[in-house]
Amino acid sequence: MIELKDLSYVRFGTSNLEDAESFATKCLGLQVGEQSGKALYLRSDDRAHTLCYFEGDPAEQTVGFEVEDEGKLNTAAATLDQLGHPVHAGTPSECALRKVKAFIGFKDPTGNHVELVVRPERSGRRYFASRDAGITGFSHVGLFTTDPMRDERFWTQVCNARVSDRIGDIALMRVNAIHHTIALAPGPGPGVHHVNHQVESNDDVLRSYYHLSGQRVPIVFGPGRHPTSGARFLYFRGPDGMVFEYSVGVDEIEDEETHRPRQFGFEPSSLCMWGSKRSW
Ligand SMILES: O=C/C=C/C(C(=O)O)=C(/O)C(=O)O
Ligand SMILES: [Fe+2]
Repeated sequence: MIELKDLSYVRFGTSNLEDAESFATKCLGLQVGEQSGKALYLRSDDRAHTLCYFEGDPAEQTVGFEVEDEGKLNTAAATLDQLGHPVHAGTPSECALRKVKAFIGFKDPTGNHVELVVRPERSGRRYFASRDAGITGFSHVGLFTTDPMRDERFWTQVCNARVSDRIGDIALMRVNAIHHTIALAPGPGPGVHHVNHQVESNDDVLRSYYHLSGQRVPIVFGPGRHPTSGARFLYFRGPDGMVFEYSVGVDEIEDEETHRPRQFGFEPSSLCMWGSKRSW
């Protein structure tokens, strides 16, 4: 079984790095860790980066997960290979671009580009952004799925994800105590559905609602509250149409042994308990 420890990063191609930087710093509230020619490394916590924009096709979207060590990485490569997922071992220059010791790349059954990484670089400096959005960390990603049940099996049987809750057949899955690190979302093909950062308080969610509205950032869902994780949320659109989410108060699963996923109906009240309607 492939043991995912944590979410490490997302990497997005973009045709306009300047716009991406402006959004990431002035709207989203990330800190530029490094800008090196064709790539922009953005920080949201103690790590050297958790989001990288690079000059390229916006359809190039990758999610990186941390695994324990190189031994586990090699075992994961063998498992994936055996199951028929072609595996690419990161070259030294590709590792340098990702600020990791080693990584492998592969596609999940929908075709989402996933990387497993070892020893992602931390920064000696604390995260300090010029816009105070109240971000406390990079928390989860939504991944498109063309077959929710097949992909749930991949993430929970080949990898160590556990289902915390389901909305219809859509699984919210955890890899540690946090309610979910991976959310599957039905779609016509692969891609990142949304990127979540946690913020400190309800005030931060509402402050951002007004701030982003003032910056003419399209708000696509919220402010609202998810009945699943209990989190208060706001979703908005960034560069190349990518959706970002702030949320606060996401549940932790207290008892791994006894937790049973709850089943919610596939209907609006399962997405927001306050009545906010999703417009994407
Ligand atoms: O639409 C359902 C979303 C659920 C949650 C949650 O329970 O927190 C998410 O964050 C999400 O998948 O975006
Ligand atoms: Fe989310």
